[in-house]
Amino acid sequence: MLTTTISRMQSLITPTFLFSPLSTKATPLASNLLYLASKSIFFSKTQNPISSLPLKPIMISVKPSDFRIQTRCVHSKSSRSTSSGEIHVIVGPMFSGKTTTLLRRVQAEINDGRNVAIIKSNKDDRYGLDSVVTHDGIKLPCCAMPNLSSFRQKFGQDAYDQLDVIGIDEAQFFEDLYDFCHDVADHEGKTVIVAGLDGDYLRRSFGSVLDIIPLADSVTKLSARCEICGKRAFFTLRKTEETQTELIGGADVYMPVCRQHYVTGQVAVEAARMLLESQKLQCNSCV
Ligand SMILES: Nc1ncnc2c1ncn2[C@@H]1O[C@H](COP(=O)(O)OP(=O)(O)O)[C@@H](O)[C@H]1O
Ligand SMILES: Cc1cn([C@H]2C[C@H](O)[C@@H](COP(=O)(O)O)O2)c(=O)[nH]c1=O
Ligand SMILES: [Zn+2]
Repeated sequence: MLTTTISRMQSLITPTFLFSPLSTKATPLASNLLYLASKSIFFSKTQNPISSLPLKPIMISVKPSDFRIQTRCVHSKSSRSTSSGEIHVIVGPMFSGKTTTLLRRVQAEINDGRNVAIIKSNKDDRYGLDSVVTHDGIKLPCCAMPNLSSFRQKFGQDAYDQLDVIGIDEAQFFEDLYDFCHDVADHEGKTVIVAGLDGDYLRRSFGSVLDIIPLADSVTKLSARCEICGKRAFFTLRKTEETQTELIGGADVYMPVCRQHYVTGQVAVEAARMLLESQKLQCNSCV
């Protein structure tokens, strides 16, 4: 069942799903497909519930000559004009299911007939830039952006105006998160669903994620399983000696841990780091 779901989800970003129901044939240009995958991320209501994804990007029409796109949502029950915006924040350590939860909520919005787009930071290129991917391999098309303020222009004003819901993954990497959420929810009446790390590997506030909590309608803090003892894990331990705040990586670099194993783990990593440093110093003095 899971394998079927994942393989169905994976087929989402293959060219077959990027063919336009409005045009009689698909564009043969790979560049068009890439453009579509990263630029025109509308989803329609699907017949299937979340348990049997996929979501289906719809109504994308490409003119290969000028790369312009038209988007239309047949199922749209847009409520932008009648309702105010909302902000929902999903936080937790790595591997706690933030992206999974974001995709589930996006699916629920689609089932409700709303137009949705997903944005992620282009800093996280682990799985390519045209999809949001969970640690379980479930993925959906997205726009990868250096910042949020340029999303409207990249997406296209007309398409942007039709959006009811914007999902943001890896929110800790967006410096303009606060202003974007503020504008979109307060002034444009859209719903923003934000997923990101509340803390970095040293448990310091990460980016602007905590700053938007006073703006939020709801905040969900998720936990993972401690990789050492299996208890609930609220923290992310970095297993390597690198000290920069931003360091893209997965299970090769990070592990979710409980409080006890965060503390003991940090001591071990710090000891290893000091040992490495002293060995480097010895090496340098030999030369
Ligand atoms: N140490 C781990 N390494 C790889 N995958 C993990 C690990 N721990 C949990 N997972 C899987 O990752 C899933 C959560 O993935 P995801 O939604 O991408 O989390 P997040 O966005 O919070 O990092 C869990 O349901 C679990 O199956
Ligand atoms: C703790 C921590 C994480 N990161 C990076 C590592 C990953 O690329 C992302 C988090 O991904 P996920 O969807 O939450 O699994 O952030 C970092 O740069 N610095 C850190 O301290
Ligand atoms: Zn533990």
